[in-house]
Amino acid sequence: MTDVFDYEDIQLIPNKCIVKSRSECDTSIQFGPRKFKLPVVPANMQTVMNESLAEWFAANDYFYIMHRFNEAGRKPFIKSMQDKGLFASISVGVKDNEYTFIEELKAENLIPEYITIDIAHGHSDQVINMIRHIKQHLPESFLIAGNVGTPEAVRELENAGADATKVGIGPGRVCITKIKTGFGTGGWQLAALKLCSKAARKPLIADGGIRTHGDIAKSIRFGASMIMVGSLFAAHEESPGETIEKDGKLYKEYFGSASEFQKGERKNVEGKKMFVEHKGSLKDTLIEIEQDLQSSISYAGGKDLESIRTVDYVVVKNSIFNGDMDR
Ligand SMILES: NC(=O)C1=CN([C@@H]2O[C@H](COP(=O)(O)OP(=O)(O)OC[C@H]3O[C@@H](n4cnc5c(N)ncnc54)[C@H](OP(=O)(O)O)[C@@H]3O)[C@@H](O)[C@H]2O)C=CC1
Ligand SMILES: Nc1nc2c(ncn2[C@@H]2O[C@H](COP(=O)(O)O)[C@@H](O)[C@H]2O)c(=O)[nH]1
Repeated sequence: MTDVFDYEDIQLIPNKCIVKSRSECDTSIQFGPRKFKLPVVPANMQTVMNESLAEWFAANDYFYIMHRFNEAGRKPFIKSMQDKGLFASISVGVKDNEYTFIEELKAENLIPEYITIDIAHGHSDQVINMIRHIKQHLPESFLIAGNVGTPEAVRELENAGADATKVGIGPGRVCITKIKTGFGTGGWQLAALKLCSKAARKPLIADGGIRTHGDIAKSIRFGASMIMVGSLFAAHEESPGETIEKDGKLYKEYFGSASEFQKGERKNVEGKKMFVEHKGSLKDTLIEIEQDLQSSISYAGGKDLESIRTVDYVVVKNSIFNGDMDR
């Protein structure tokens, strides 16, 4: 049995600062074939990402992953992004029609730079078969597979050909997997990431449970190359989703990809819907994340993200605050 802890249980220990200004600290990351300004990617969910945001993210050197819930829109999306000289990053599932979709992309020479296999339980033959199929037909695409929560799963998906794996089963803000099934990494996501990073030979994406900007630095410390963020990116001016007004305040909807709202039926529901207070401009949040991460790097005693990976830490069980207290 491993040590069990989560984001709120950990504090990173500062090292001597070597920069004169936090602006000297470089938050960029090479992820697959491209370099991005931040090691952070919005969740591939319908209330977090859409086509116009994808275009803005790509044009401004941020990583994005388009969701897979407008199946017919994916080919035109790839074409339109690439016609504009931007990278295409799409999601796929594992059902039979997705095999045909991959073959059609190859036949039509529509090669996305990034493909993400987006499944709740990624440690499965269905995902392994899809990894092999994609690698056979679109070997140039950088392939992310998930989600998983164990080192064995990371190893198997990497061995099948995944270029990166996504870690996180059930830690998400609108996730009810833990309650409905009793399984997952909810409540110990950071420890699960640490375990997975021992097995990983390729990049890991930490997915779910990020409640504060400091959690991004903690994810990097425990092995993530990229961090997927849902609720923190939802409910901005630019975010997709319905806006409502209540008691003079604006809120925007954020719902799970396995919620009844997404599925249109009450079958295998493992997600819920909530309204999140309107947060203003997403661009301002991205700038704040960059500044906070620059500050993290300076506390780590370095000039780039690598310096965070080796800092010491302490386990301060429940002594900061529980990020989910406002649920
Ligand atoms: N990260 C997380 O913690 C979670 C994320 N999600 C998100 O919700 C969306 C829907 O996910 P998902 O339901 O996987 O996608 P799909 O509904 O596309 O299911 C994918 C395939 O896997 C099968 N499947 C799904 N779950 C299991 C399981 N536990 N055991 C065996 N087979 C399974 C499905 O069949 P069948 O439906 O017939 O079982 C289907 O054939 C995705 O975007 C996913 O990322 C959902 C839950 C957890
Ligand atoms: N169990 C479920 N997990 C879901 C669902 N929809 C999305 N997700 C996962 O959550 C993260 C985002 O987490 P957050 O804490 O940053 O809000 C997302 O990337 C998915 O992995 C769902 O319906 N059920």
